[in-house]
Amino acid sequence: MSQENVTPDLARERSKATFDVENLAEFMIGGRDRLKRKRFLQNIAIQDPFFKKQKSWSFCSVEEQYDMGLSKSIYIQKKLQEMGITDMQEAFYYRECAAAHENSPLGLHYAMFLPTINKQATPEQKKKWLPLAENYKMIGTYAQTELGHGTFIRGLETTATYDPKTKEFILDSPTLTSKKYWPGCLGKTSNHCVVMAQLYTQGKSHGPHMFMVQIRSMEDHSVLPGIEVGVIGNKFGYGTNDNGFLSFDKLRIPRENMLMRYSQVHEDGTYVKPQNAKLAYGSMVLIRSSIVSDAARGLAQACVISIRYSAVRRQTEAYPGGEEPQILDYQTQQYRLFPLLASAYSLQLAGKYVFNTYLEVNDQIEKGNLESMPELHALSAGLKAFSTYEASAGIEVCRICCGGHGYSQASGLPKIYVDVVPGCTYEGENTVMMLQTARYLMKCYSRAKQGQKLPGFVQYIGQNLNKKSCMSEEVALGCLVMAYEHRAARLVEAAAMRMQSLIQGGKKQHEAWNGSSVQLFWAAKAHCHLFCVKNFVDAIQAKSLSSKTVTVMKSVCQLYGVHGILENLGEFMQDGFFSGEQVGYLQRKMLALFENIRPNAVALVDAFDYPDMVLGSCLGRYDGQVYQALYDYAKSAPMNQTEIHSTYYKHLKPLINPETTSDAMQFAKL
Ligand SMILES: CCC/C=C/C(=O)SCCNC(=O)CCNC(=O)[C@H](O)C(C)(C)COP(=O)([O-])OP(=O)([O-])OC[C@H]1O[C@@H](n2cnc3c(N)ncnc32)[C@H](O)[C@@H]1OP(=O)([O-])[O-]
Ligand SMILES: Cc1cc2nc3c(=O)[nH]c(=O)nc-3n(C[C@H](O)[C@H](O)[C@H](O)COP(=O)(O)OP(=O)(O)OC[C@H]3O[C@@H](n4cnc5c(N)ncnc54)[C@H](O)[C@@H]3O)c2cc1C
Repeated sequence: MSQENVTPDLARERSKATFDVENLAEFMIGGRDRLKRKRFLQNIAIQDPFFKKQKSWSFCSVEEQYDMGLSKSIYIQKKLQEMGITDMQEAFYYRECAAAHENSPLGLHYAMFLPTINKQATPEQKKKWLPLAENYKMIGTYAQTELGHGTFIRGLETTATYDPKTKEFILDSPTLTSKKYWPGCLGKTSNHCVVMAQLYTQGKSHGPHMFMVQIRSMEDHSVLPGIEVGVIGNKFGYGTNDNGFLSFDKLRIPRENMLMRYSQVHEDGTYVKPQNAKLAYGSMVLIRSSIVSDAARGLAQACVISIRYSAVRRQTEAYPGGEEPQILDYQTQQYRLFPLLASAYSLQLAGKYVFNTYLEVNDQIEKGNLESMPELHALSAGLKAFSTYEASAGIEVCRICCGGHGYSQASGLPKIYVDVVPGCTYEGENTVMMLQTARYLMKCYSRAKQGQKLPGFVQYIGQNLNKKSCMSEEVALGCLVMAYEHRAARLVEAAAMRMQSLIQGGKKQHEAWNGSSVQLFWAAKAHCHLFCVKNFVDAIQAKSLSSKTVTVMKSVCQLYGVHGILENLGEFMQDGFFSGEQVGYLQRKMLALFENIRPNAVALVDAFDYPDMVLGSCLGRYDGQVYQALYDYAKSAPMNQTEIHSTYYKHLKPLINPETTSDAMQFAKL
């Protein structure tokens, strides 16, 4: 990044760093070559006049955002083709820079439609659809959620009834609540979609299955007969994406359009069930596994913005007549921002782990070995929920830490927030996902009680709970991990005990589940938190990190662990695991860690290696020239392009001069 024009405050911050930023940046991305390649690809976007001439996203109406989103996405796609980039990670680096936090109207096509064909279609189906989809003749999405049901997939109402006479499925939306509602890129962009519908054949229902459905003409994009489709209207964010509704009026599609890799309907209507019904949920598991990194990136970017800004912003003389300190020197600012910085590192590392696990398990599934599916489901569902919640709440804190300017779109923070926060809902509502993880933990608990060996990341379950913490003034990483293990093990047991006592008291299984669900949620959250702490501790043992970097990252990791305990103290203290004295160690350690991290705070956010174009923020600029940038942003606002705004003639003039009238005044007289 260019050192030109960097403000003295930021230049001094960088010169104080005690570790090599490049060493940490290489580690976080996975090596020097990858970092170089990322920078190369992102520089292409940064230099490209096409992106430079785009109007600021924040000054666009929703329709303009969609228009801009589509034109950018198509341009990006063509550029990727021109550059011969097929690797998903490389394409991501380029896209991340070219259209940062602008949810692409083609996003569902490459994130869900293509992967679903790849994973759920037969070789013949792939041969037919993939060339068309890869070349954007077929543009598709994933249409599962309905007006009435999102979470409960088995409750979906869209039907696909097989007619052996014509060898067709009849797709139908029998009720208002059966209309598909929310799928991205559906309202105006897609001409196809994978539709999740209840399969009926030979008079029997077989649950939700996937069907390839053409909804628009590939010649002129007109909506095909038997289909009603449109956008769902404005949302909290996602202006670039045409999330849509869709319904079918007894639409007939060929039998071959059922995605038949795992389950089949023969010509005569005979149903062949899959090896495991949950294989049909594979696309959701893929996306959940990648959302953890998405959320972590959003939080990391918010930390870059708020920490750089806090190093530039000065406020309130420390003593009468004294210099105004950088707001980053206020302990309360550090208390809000440094734990989030630590959390951003932890979640990025967790994101890497879960995605690699997805790839490994997926490899096994491809070979027909489904043994690890439950673990992957529990890990990806829980971490998706934990990470999106932590990141969304954290981004909002970062925004508030920027004072008034944080509220401006110029800060870039609102755009990041509205892009990350729907991750709490899509691909499985967070509480529901936590409860899926809890379901797995309950099974593990009963297996542990029967003396069975558990897989690696749940081996702590069922451990002896009559222990005391080994925590001393020094706050060793090992003692932190032990504390998180104890808390998770205790909460898993408490949830299991509660379930058991409700059942023994005469409640039915589902009543006992609901009556224990708050405790089950706590247990799952504690489990995910433990995972993040332990994974962080393990990750910083990497050989590629220099000793100076390890020293700094050890402090960051300690802060992550210590802060998490202090924020959830009741759960760690309820059974007397920690003494009051030990809590004192932790409190003092947290404050000491703030001082420890302070000289490296800017270097630590630099190591995330986000160019200004990704941040899209006047406050988070690498050069720290925030005031000029804010002023330029204000000057560029469309409302500043005329001296007198048209509303003066419509409304103000008649108010100031009552001889003239306006619509509003007329209305008031009535
Ligand atoms: C880019 C953004 C675009 C957004 C796109 C979208 O949002 S698209 C829309 C996204 N929409 C959503 O994400 C909707 C969220 N909803 C769901 O995913 C499901 O309805 C559910 C998981 C909540 C329940 O499912 P259910 O009622 O069918 O199941 P059940 O509770 O009866 O449990 C039966 C057993 O199955 C197990 N099992 C479940 N899933 C998996 C799996 N993937 N793998 C392996 N296993 C799995 C479960 O643990 C249990 O095991 P046990 O204990 O018996 O051994
Ligand atoms: C931006 C965005 C993009 C989306 N894109 C797509 C897409 O491309 N394709 C698609 O098919 N869908 C998409 N969706 C829909 C999304 O997947 C669903 O909204 C999501 O799965 C949640 O389902 P729901 O809306 O039915 O929530 P609900 O299930 O109605 O949740 C409402 C509340 O009820 C609670 N609740 C529900 N069930 C339980 C339970 N069993 N136990 C305890 N509490 C429960 C939840 O915790 C929540 O608090 C998108 C949604 C958004 C916001």
